[in-house]
Order: sequence, then C-alpha cells, then structure tokens
Amino acid sequence: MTAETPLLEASNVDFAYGDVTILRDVSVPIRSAAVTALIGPNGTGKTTLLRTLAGLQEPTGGTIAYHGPAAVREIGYLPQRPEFRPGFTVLETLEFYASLVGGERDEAMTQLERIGLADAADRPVEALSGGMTRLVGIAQATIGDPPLIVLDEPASGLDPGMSKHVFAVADELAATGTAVVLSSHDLELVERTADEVVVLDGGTVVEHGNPAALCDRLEAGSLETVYEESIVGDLHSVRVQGETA
Ligand SMILES: Nc1ncnc2c1ncn2[C@@H]1O[C@H](COP(=O)(O)OP(=O)(O)OP(=O)(O)O)[C@@H](O)[C@H]1O
Repeated sequence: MTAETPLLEASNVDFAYGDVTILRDVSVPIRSAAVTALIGPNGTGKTTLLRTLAGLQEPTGGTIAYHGPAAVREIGYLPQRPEFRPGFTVLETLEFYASLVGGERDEAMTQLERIGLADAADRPVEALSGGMTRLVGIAQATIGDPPLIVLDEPASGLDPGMSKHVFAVADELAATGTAVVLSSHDLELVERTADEVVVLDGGTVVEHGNPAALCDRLEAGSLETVYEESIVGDLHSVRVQGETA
C-alpha cells in the first residue's frame, strides 16, 4: 500500500433493494489517518453506503476494495441503532467483544474511559439512556483497534458536550492512524473535524473534498452553504427513494 492508496475504496458502487435503486455509481476513497464524513438529506443513502463500506452487505454493482493490513478485526462498526444483549453490564458487554478479538480484559475499561463512560461500567445495558447506549456502541466499535472504524450518526441523540467529545474521539483515532468514516447531520462539527466530506444526494456523490477546499471552490462561507448549494430540490421535505417512479 503506497501513501496515496486509500485503506478502503468504493468504486462505482450501486446498491438496490429489489428493484429500488438506492446508491448509484458511488466512488469514494476512505483514507487512513483521516476522518471522512458523509452528509446529505434524510433517506439519501448514508446508512446504506456505510453498511456497504463495512462489508455488511454486498454492493449490487461496483466494488469495495480493502487495502489495509490484515487484522483480527479489520472494521469496527457502530450501527444507527445500537442494541446490546440485556442482562449484562456495560463492562461485561465490552469485555465480551474484547474476548472475541483476543483483546486484553482491561481494553474494555480503557475504551470506556476514552469515550467518557467509565462511571457507567457496572450499569446493566438495558438501564442506559439512548445517548449512553450509543456511547457504548462507539466503545464497542473501537475494541481491538481496527484500522477502519465506521460510525453511523455517532453524535445523534447526544447533548452538545458529548457530541463534541465524540467528534474529538474520532479525530484522536484518525491522529493515531485509523481511517474513520462517519455520517452526521451536525454540519458545524463535521466542518471542524472532517478531513474529507462526501455530500450524498439521491444516492449519488454530488460533492467530495476537504471542507475548506469545498468552501473555497463553491465560494461558500461555511459547509452549511456548500450543503444547501449542492443538494438538488426541496430541503424541507423528505424524498422517499423508489416511491416516486
Ligand atoms: N430494507 C430496506 N428495503 C427497502 N428500502 C430501504 C431499506 N432500508 C432503507 N431503505 C430505503 O433506502 C433509502 C436510503 O436509506 P438510508 O437509511 O441509507 O438513508 P440515510 O441517508 O442514512 O437516512 P437518514 O439520514 O434518515 O438516516 C431510503 O429511501 C430508505 O427508505
């Protein structure tokens, strides 16, 4: 792998649920030591793309190529709605995931401390708030230090302080060499944190680049303006893919 080769590369990816096409000809490089953020309207295919990048579903066209190192765990994934098996504490849950990848027992506690959830270690997972459950999901995704971490809306449902903290954790992971790809509707945090932004609209990539470079190229004062200028159609109603054909 040369310095320029992305860790993961989606090339001309299509994805369809039956005869409903969701992703069309999506090509995105996911680089090591960088945060790549997917932004775009509701229902535009961000979760579908993240699941495809994480290898949870096969593209119906195109390819996903992993060029990273062989690892016990190559990809860590936070689903949009993380769920854990009831009856176990937060720490037990993470220790279970650590045992699956041959990790040290104390790795679970280290990841909990990093995400700011150490005080909830002994709490049963079913007694967590939605935001705390998402934080456990982020800790779970980082267990075993996978070279690629895919986070579907990691800051959703979190208070402003924790949202910032989660983006800071993504930034720290990138600083230690990890390729982080995430989706978010928080354009301010994305603008501040992401090295690369991919704007998805109607299942296709409409803009891609460094946030500052995108702002320069489109003569926009902020990523929010880039977003508004690159999304086609009404920003105030959800277009349901496949329902209008
Ligand atoms: N299992 C499924 N079967 C059919 N269509 C689906 C299925 N799952 C998702 N879709 C459709 O695929 C499209 C993209 O959904 P996806 O969840 O990827 O969007 P998103 O950009 O992540 O949205 P949001 O920002 O609201 O989370 C939507 O139109 C959705 O209705």
